Amino acid sequence: MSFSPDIVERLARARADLRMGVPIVMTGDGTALLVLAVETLTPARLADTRELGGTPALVITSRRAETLKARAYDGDIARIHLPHDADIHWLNSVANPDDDMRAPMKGPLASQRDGRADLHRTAVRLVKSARILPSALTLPLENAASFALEHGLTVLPADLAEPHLSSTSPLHPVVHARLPMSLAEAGRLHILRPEDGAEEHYAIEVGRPARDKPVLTRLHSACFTGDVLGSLKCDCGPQLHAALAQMGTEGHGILLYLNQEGRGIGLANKMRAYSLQDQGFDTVEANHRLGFEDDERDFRIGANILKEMGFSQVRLMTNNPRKISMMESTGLTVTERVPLRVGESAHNRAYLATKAAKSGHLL
Ligand SMILES: Nc1nc2c(ncn2[C@@H]2O[C@H](COP(=O)(O)OP(=O)(O)OP(=O)(O)O)[C@@H](O)[C@H]2O)c(=O)[nH]1
Ligand SMILES: [Zn+2]
Repeated sequence: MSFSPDIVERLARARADLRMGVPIVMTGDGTALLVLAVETLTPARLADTRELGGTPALVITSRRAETLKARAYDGDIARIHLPHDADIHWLNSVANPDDDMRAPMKGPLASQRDGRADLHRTAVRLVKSARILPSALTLPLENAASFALEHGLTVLPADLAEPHLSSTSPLHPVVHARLPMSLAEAGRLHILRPEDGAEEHYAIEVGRPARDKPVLTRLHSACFTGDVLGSLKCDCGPQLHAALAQMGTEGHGILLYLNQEGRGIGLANKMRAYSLQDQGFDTVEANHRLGFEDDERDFRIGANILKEMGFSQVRLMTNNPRKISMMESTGLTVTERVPLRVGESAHNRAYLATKAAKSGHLL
């Protein structure tokens, strides 16, 4: 029978559960963990987790641990013993840098290494992939299968889930239709849907570019604040419009609008980063304080869409050398880099300087 969800579908469920605050059960290495996302944890669920007995561990990324000066590293994660008197506010203050400046000390953060590092690592990676704060409360479980059944919880075998956390889900065309735009009248919008239940991505085809020639291409990452609201803090809106305008003038092009808001951390986390930037941290420092890497985007998505549409050579509109190297590593040929320097303002001068200094952008 094909009714049961497969591992990719279970992963999608697990992400949705964690975003809502519902715990999941993760199995592996002959053991099992109850996993709760700190951002969506409620006092009732924290109390019930304690009631189960055993030793809960708070798992954060090593980026967040560096900020907290918590010496509890195991490679890219850190595991912290949950103090007996720790309440929901304490857990939040470890996960969320919001009040780091006001209250930098969270008390002594004791390490808790109990041999489940691989499961803990998968747990925090899963929470991160749900675009919430990358921090998980975990508790070893006995009789995990019956516990999950009793409480209706999603069970996720970590070893099966792990490869899907680092791979790109196949995308399939859903529909396309004509869309005349002020900057590029001969437009057509294609919707692409991934198999893993994550966000859809869009391809805007201008004209009918030849599939056997280099196509003028823009890989644009969603920026609600810049693209829609005209934010002056970044250069995204002007880049989007300049790319479409050039495609309109040349008569052909492909603009991929990838729903990777905030370099892949989601809009809520990007706003947390903006709040930290108002405290004086730059883009990269703000991401690290939240527990993220500099850039969490997966550019392979863009390459896959281009191949799916039949292209193999691109003239890429970007200032980001990582986009070029990624395209080439997936077998697409970048015949030319078309610089896209627009939208500099007094508000984004520091942002652009950080892009050049820390992210290697060619500005
Ligand atoms: N995390 C985070 N993301 C940001 C910030 N400002 C803009 N973004 C996001 O950054 C993405 C755009 O990336 P950029 O680094 O501006 O440019 P790029 O795509 O790497 O390079 P170009 O092709 O040259 O534009 C969008 O998803 C924005 O939402 C910020 O301060 N923090
Ligand atoms: Zn932006």
